[in-house]
Amino acid sequence: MSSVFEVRGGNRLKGDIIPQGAKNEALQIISAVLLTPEKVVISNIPDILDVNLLIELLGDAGVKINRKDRATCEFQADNIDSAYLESAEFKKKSGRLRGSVMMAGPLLARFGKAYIPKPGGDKIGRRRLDTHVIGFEKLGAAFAYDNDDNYFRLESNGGLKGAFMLLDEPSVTGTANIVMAAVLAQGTTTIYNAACEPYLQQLCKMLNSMGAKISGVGSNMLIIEGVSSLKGCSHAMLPDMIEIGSFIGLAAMTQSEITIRNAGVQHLGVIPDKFRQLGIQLEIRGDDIYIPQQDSYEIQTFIDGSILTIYDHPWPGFTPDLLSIVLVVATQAKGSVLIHQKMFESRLFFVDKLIDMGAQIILCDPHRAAVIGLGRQHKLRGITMSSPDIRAGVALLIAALSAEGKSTIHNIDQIDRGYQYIDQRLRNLGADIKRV
Ligand SMILES: CC(=O)N[C@H]1[C@@H](OP(=O)(O)OP(=O)(O)OC[C@H]2O[C@@H](n3ccc(=O)[nH]c3=O)[C@H](O)[C@@H]2O)O[C@H](CO)[C@@H](O)[C@@H]1O
Ligand SMILES: C=C(OP(=O)(O)O)C(=O)O
Repeated sequence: MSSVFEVRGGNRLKGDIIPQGAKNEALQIISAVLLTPEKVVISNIPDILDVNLLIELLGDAGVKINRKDRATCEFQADNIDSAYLESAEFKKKSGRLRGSVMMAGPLLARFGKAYIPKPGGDKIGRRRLDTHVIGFEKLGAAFAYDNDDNYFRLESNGGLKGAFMLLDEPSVTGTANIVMAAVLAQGTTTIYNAACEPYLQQLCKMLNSMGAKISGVGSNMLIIEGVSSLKGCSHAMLPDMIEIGSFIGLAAMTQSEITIRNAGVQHLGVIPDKFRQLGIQLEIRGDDIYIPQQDSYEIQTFIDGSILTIYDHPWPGFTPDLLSIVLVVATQAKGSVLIHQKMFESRLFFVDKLIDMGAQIILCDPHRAAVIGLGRQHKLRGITMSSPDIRAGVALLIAALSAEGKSTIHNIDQIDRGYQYIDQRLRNLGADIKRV
């Protein structure tokens, strides 16, 4: 696959789009197949780089993979090759995505040892693993850290034992990892300050269907009674809420009429309301989201008339993964908004490209950007740019689709990491985009 998109902006798009299965759910669910020697069938799998790489890693580690079609796969982890998990190849490959870190919880629970190479994923600031490792330690695992290689070695000689833990922060992948270790520990584990994203809710639902005993699902206190083994199951992924938010932003920015089909609307939390705060009209029709064609949209103020701030917060707050999209959409709104990215310190630097395109943005510091909407007084102009991370990449793609003239976007592997067949699906809506 080539790694450049060429986009000619200005087309109004029209039609229906179906969201892919959720990337960040898939990375948890696919790691969980390591918890049982029985068959697990997973459906609505997104066909994206990160997920395909995780499936490949599991296959390399000895999991039998039977990919029935691109969206459905049967896994059976009945013969794991533990030597591979210590190999240089595993370290290298798993370092290419963040999700690989979640193989550790299941491996530790089932085989008493695990290795966590420095995980990959977006370079959007420091991304520590303390929550994961301290959680495993509380369950009775010992860890050693190889400073040269950035490598954690975990061992639980006497088996894992349930414990109470108050997490330092509600880490999404950290909570998933600890839950997957605790389901097979002896006794009861209580995880307080747990992350509770729909991804986690889905993981717990899947684990319970495998015979785990998890209560408190959807809250920040999970209580897990350990069991001695888990059985196989079938699980279907939810629609990807980050893709859905990206499509809402795309419709508004390009003045397009789009229906997002089967959006899983009861799992979207505050996402629709955040876009409404930007003045975007959207209608929930059953499980679809209809976005009418809008010539303009006006950012709301707070009740006292002060400038709106949109910031990220652990679920059920607004996900940090949609702040770049909200930011780009605000550049063509009427009014102003302060975007405050609290969690990551390097996720807003892409705004320099939007400024080059003609947007009015003041980057106040690495965490905050003030956007003064152009109100469609003039269009953004196409430029050549490079995608720094997955969500900034899509934000730039949305900007390019709304801009005057041609844009070239390099490093689109960053987009392919999380958005399935994005060029083809956007072309179906009438976008002028090609891979060159
Ligand atoms: C593969 C995957 O699922 N990746 C997601 C996951 O990453 P991941 O699980 O790696 O992210 P974490 O939830 O651990 O934390 C993300 C960052 O936010 C900081 N932090 C976290 C919680 C908190 O209350 N305060 C705080 O500042 C952490 O220090 C870290 O820098 O969750 C992130 C936060 O939703 C998302 O951006 C990623 O897309
Ligand atoms: C930051 C993200 O992904 P990852 O954690 O895989 O880098 C994301 O999905 O927005």
